[in-house]
Amino acid sequence: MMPEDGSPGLSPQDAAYKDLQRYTNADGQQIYCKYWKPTGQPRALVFVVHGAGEHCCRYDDLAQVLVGLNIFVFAHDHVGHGQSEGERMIVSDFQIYVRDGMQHVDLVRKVFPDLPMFICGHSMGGAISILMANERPAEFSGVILISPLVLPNPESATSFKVFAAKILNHLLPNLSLGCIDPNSVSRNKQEVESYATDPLVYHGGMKVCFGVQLLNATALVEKALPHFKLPLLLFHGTADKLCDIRGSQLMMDTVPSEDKTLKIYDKGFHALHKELPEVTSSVFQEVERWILQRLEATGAAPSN
Ligand SMILES: O=C1N[C@]2(CO1)C[C@H](C(=O)N1CCC(COc3ccc(F)cc3Cl)CC1)C2
Repeated sequence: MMPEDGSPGLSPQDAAYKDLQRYTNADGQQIYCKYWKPTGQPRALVFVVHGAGEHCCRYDDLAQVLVGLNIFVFAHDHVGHGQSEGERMIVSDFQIYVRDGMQHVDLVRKVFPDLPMFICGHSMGGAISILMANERPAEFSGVILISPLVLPNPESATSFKVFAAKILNHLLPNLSLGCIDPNSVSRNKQEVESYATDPLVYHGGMKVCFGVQLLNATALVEKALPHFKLPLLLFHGTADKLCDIRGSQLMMDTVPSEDKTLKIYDKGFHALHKELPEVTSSVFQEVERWILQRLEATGAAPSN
């Protein structure tokens, strides 16, 4: 029962929001936040943007690597995900994820007004990152995308299925399009197991209305690519069955950024940051090197 004074209530996991790090979005929903703070004075900021159905606590390993570089890492659970409020994996307009992302960026900017900020998005979080970077290019020093959603998977989005989804959205918006197969997330069996048993991950079917929002997102992203000028680091696996590698190739070929890198992992599945050890350690190493190079270039304080 919501308290009379309208103070924030309980998370989907029945934790009291007053005890959690959170902010209230423009629709009055509690958004769960997570911060990974370096011991010393931070030299840069990284905003991590998670993908569909998952949550920001899955980025602890990546965040620890960045904290090791004296970088302040921040993230939140998108509305309808993890410990944030909202119906599970449903959003009335994809732009809500972008709006809530910018609100969090503005909150952190108030604390660290002068630090360079990078954004790092995975999968659907990659689409959100591209749209945020295009909305406020001056805010970011660079964008890192791990298997971003740029083009829908050709099987799940044939032109007939796209047409059918748009019609179905008006008739049966809550019809399930099927679940994300945990085995398509990674070749690393421990990571597949941890995804499949994670209570904060949504394991239900993807609703037609959500699929339509994802299709809207890919259309917005494709329109944004010709205007994307920020430094870009892209990763994609050749065996990715959830987000088409051709989307990263299209981005690499289309964006006018002068500083753009695409690293392809042969036989890599979708979550390259949770893949076989040699893949994930390579991804973390590349992220580290890429950020440090760009911090030296901007003359940000050297790590001590
Ligand atoms: O570690 C991780 N990675 C995760 C899970 O856990 C994968 C998930 C994630 O964001 N996507 C994977 C699925 C994909 C489906 O795409 C569609 C489906 C129907 C449709 F009609 C149009 C589209 Cl575009 C969207 C992007 C995040």
